[in-house]
Amino acid sequence: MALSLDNVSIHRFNQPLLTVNFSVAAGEIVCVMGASGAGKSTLLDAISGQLSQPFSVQGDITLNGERINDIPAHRRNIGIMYQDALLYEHLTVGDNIAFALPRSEHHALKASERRARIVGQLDTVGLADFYDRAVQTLSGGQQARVALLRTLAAKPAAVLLDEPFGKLDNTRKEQLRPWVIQQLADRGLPALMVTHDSGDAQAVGGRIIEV
Ligand SMILES: Nc1ncnc2c1ncn2[C@@H]1O[C@H](COP(=O)(O)OP(=O)(O)OP(=O)(O)O)[C@@H](O)[C@H]1O
Repeated sequence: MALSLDNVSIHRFNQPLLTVNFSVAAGEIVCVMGASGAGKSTLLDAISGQLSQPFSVQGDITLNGERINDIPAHRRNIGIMYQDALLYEHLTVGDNIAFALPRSEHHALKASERRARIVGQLDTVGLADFYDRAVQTLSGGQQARVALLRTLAAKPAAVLLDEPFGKLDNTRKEQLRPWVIQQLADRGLPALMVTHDSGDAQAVGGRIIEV
């Protein structure tokens, strides 16, 4: 599995904003760094299919050999994790994850099996007892872990992370980084991480794309 960007250029009001050329292999995490306003978040929007006026994109965005430029966002199968975890505040922790399961899996499992599977996933991040907790009662680090579990529950073909640790203090950040890196590596997914933090890039230890 791989994500490729071939001569991908993004325009804003028909003026060039950035051009990139790179691929992310299965299990690889590539960091995207650059000045504020350089277009990093816009690049992620282009990949996930959420680009809107005044932006436009040219070139080829390919996921596992398929050009996805013209595929609507909800069918691209790309997982996104933002710095604002954007969990559904009216749902419990467990229901946030259950909601993200692919439809086929959601229907194939009895409610009790679904719950057991999600509790198992929560257990891997030390949150086994949190299924029924309201998400507002979680700390920032706990919310970030739930957010990544939710992103991965959807079985994405690639993952985009936009400043995933931006809201965390240094201690939490340092606890969470290796876990996130391991989760992505374990699943063999191509991942792109936008970050301002050279500590993130160091922890990932892979290629850095400057925009
Ligand atoms: N809706 C919009 N209309 C016009 N210009 C926009 C719009 N949204 C963003 N921009 C501009 O497009 C450029 C790229 O924005 P983007 O958010 O992608 O930058 P970034 O590199 O992610 O920045 P940061 O590191 O500060 O988050 C910026 O100059 C921004 O001001």
